[in-house]
Amino acid sequence: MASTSEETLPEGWEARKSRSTGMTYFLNTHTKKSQWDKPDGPAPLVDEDDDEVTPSSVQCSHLLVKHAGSRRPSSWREENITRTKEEALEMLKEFRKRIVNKELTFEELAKTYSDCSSAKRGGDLGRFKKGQMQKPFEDAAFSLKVGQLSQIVDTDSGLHIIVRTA
Ligand SMILES: O=C(O)CN(Cc1ccccc1)C(=O)c1nc(-c2ccccc2)[nH]c1C(=O)O
Repeated sequence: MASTSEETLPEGWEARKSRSTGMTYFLNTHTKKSQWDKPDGPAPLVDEDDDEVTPSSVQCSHLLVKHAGSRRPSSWREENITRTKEEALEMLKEFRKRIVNKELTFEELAKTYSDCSSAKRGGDLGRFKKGQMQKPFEDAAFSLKVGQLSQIVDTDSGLHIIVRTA
């Protein structure tokens, strides 16, 4: 007997759970590519993005929310950051929702709430190549199309949302 989640998924898809955020994502069992959005049709046998080359560098902005487990739990906003990782996750989920709903811009939220020194630039990090950022951050940044907003990313610095700007 298939589980409920499998019954509601079209052919070729599997529901998986993100280790860092506990959020559900969907794996195309044919192309091994994963996506956050629930599929509404059978999994493609080939990946139409295959011909998109990976850029040598990207420009991104990010909003970092640090927590008590961050490698350096301190920032321009707060000398001693004591919030839990769960509280940081809930904050970022709310920020992401407001950006998606266009209630506030990424830049406005990053300027006010990001625990990174880039907050003063609306979160802008400039261009960077592979090998310069923490791996989870790099993987997320290089998987984004220009203008796309990441899901929540977990690094030693804290939790982030990232937007690719160029
Ligand atoms: O992780 C650490 O031990 C300390 N860091 C690294 C750091 C500290 C100052 C400036 C840039 C990076 C941070 O916590 C940190 N990481 C970032 C960061 C992480 C990923 C991508 C971009 C920036 N920003 C900060 C910051 O304070 O401003």
